[in-house]
Amino acid sequence: MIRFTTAGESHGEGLLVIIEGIPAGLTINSEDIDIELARRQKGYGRGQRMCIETDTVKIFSGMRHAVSLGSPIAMYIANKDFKNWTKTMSPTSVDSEEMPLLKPRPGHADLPGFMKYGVNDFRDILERASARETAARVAAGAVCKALLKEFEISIVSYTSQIGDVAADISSVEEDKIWHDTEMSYVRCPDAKASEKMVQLIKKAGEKGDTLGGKVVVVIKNVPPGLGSHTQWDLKLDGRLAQSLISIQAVKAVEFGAGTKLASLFGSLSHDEIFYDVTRGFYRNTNRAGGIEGGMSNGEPIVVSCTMKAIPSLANPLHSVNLATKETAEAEAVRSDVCAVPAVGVVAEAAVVVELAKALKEKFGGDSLKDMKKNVNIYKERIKVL
Ligand SMILES: Cc1cc2nc3c(=O)[nH]c(=O)nc-3n(C[C@H](O)[C@H](O)[C@H](O)COP(=O)(O)O)c2cc1C
Ligand SMILES: C=C(O[C@@H]1CC(C(=O)O)=C[C@@H](OP(=O)(O)O)[C@H]1O)C(=O)O
Repeated sequence: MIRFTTAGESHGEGLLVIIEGIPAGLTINSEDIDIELARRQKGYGRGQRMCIETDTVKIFSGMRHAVSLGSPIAMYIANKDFKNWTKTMSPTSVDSEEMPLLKPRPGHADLPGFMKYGVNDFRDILERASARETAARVAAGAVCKALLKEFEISIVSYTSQIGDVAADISSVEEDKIWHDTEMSYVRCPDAKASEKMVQLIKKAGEKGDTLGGKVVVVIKNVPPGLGSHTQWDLKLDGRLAQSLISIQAVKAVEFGAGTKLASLFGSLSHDEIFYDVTRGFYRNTNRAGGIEGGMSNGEPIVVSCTMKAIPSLANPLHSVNLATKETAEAEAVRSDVCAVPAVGVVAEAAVVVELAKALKEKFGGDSLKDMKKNVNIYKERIKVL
């Protein structure tokens, strides 16, 4: 089974990720992982921290000469900012003169974590709750991307909304969406909307406020039959939703037409089925977003994620001092104004890990060669259906 786990605090020494179950024989270039890490750091609206970090990966197990061995792949991403936090974040020294954080930010993990763990300083909570951890997820995702590429499965994401500015991608050439580098620095392929998004983020920052929005992830060439209808926790949509909604600040996940389906008649909700000798089964619409009955149906998987506005506001919200119980303004800490463009990259990682997992479940194989053989046999079988 493909699975991964991460470790590391936001201002600690660095992040660790171990991914298991990647078949042997897969070429993985660490430069490709670094490209993904750099993509996650970009985007208008990010705070000062992104000027400090230049994320790069150090692979220290599971590979030999840039090829996977089938054993756990362990990776490390250093926190450059650690040098500014050595005392505060020392894992061993008890010598700290830091003032405890006691004025919880509504929307962050501060208050529930403070109550749950009985800590005296909610830094003990925020350090791990922080979305710094998503760098580790992106590294794991980059490994799975390399695997999916072997099966010609491709993935892209873009920003579809920031605040009340929504993109209109109906007039954007498909190529532009698939060439991430051509997107603006809010990672939105609609040039007009991008400009408005930038202005909105700028305005929010000036007011000490923050913003959220929406990203869309599209995955092409997924073989039909990944995931299963037979058990609740095997359903592909459920599995993707769990991995996406676990991304910090993601509050909703929609497949295909998503929440719009609530208001549509059945005649306009589903994707009618056609058959052609060369194409096989196909659809002219994709309201289901490529998943029916918890299984991929061969159409592109289209999933969108809604991110709430960042909880740390420079113009802080009402809160309570946890020590005195007196009214207080929430802690105003260094923060992003908007991180929606980054969430697109993190969401890609979440999706590819889950798809790689489902692909390996269906086709097995300890080595890439065996897996490819099995995929080819399956593809031949469904071709003659
Ligand atoms: C890429 C990314 C960057 C983020 N940056 C910040 C930030 O700078 N400040 C902040 O308060 N929250 C930030 N968040 C959101 C918090 O991590 C998140 O709201 C918090 O962990 C609580 O989790 P929840 O919103 O899922 O309930 C960021 C989230 C992501 C995905
Ligand atoms: C470090 C990252 O994001 C961080 C996520 C985050 C939060 O509360 O989630 C708070 C900010 O951290 P800091 O307080 O150090 O500025 C972001 O910069 C990153 O994405 O690599």
